[in-house]
Amino acid sequence: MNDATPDPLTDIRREIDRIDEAMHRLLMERGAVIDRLIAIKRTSQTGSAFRPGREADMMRRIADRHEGRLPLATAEHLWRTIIATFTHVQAPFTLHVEQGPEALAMHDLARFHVGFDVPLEGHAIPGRVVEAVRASTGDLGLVRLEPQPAGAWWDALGGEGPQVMARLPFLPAEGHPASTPALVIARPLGPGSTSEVSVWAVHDDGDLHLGSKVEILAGVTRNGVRNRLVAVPGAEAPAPNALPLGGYAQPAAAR
Ligand SMILES: O=C(O)C(=O)C[C@]1(C(=O)O)C=C[C@@H](O)C=C1
Repeated sequence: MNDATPDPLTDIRREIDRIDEAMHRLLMERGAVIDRLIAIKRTSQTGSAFRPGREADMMRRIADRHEGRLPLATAEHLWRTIIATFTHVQAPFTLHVEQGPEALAMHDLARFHVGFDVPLEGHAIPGRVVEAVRASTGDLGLVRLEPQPAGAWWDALGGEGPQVMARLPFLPAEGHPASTPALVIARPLGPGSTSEVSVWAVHDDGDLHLGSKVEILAGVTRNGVRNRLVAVPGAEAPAPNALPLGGYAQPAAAR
């Protein structure tokens, strides 16, 4: 090939460089916009910049427009990393991760969602995650959704303390690289943080029938008392004695 012959590979690489530069410049521009957001959001009031409802809208839009060769999970991971990094830029936080029997999968789940700028702290049991979030100003927690755990860790949620804020995976798909079911917990995030699905603790002696819309996330029975962590669309209590423990945006249907 002499100098006059166009080289298609060079042309394509030039195109890739143009796209990479545009993406990098846009990310830097995003950083400048976040600087303006910090000034108006007053995150210092709650200690956390995390807004799970907003993130759910953003992830849904990514999933809706996604097409082509790039796997959706890669786009999801890139944006989760961008969003978590900018959350951390606004107000530094640690992600407390339950690392019991599925420690490696939980570590993957955490890194998939927050990248590497957010520090992780591992805890052997879910109760320790809840304690660590309670003792912090704006830390988040990640607890694996085990249907029959050793103890009712959710008893420590609710009130002014940590609550359920998000459910993972949010964009489930066959072969997804971070598909361990888990709940994200945080201390209350202030007004305006409504959720599509509410989460409750329901105690009964074994014969309470919950409606068909109620999903049992986990349950423990001790001394004849059944203690179930349940989720229900909307905000209405699933049973008269149900205790509110937060809520989350409805994850997408599996692709
Ligand atoms: O929209 C906000 O409130 C933001 O703080 C911005 C942003 C983002 O980077 O897009 C970061 C954190 C929130 O969880 C949601 C979104």
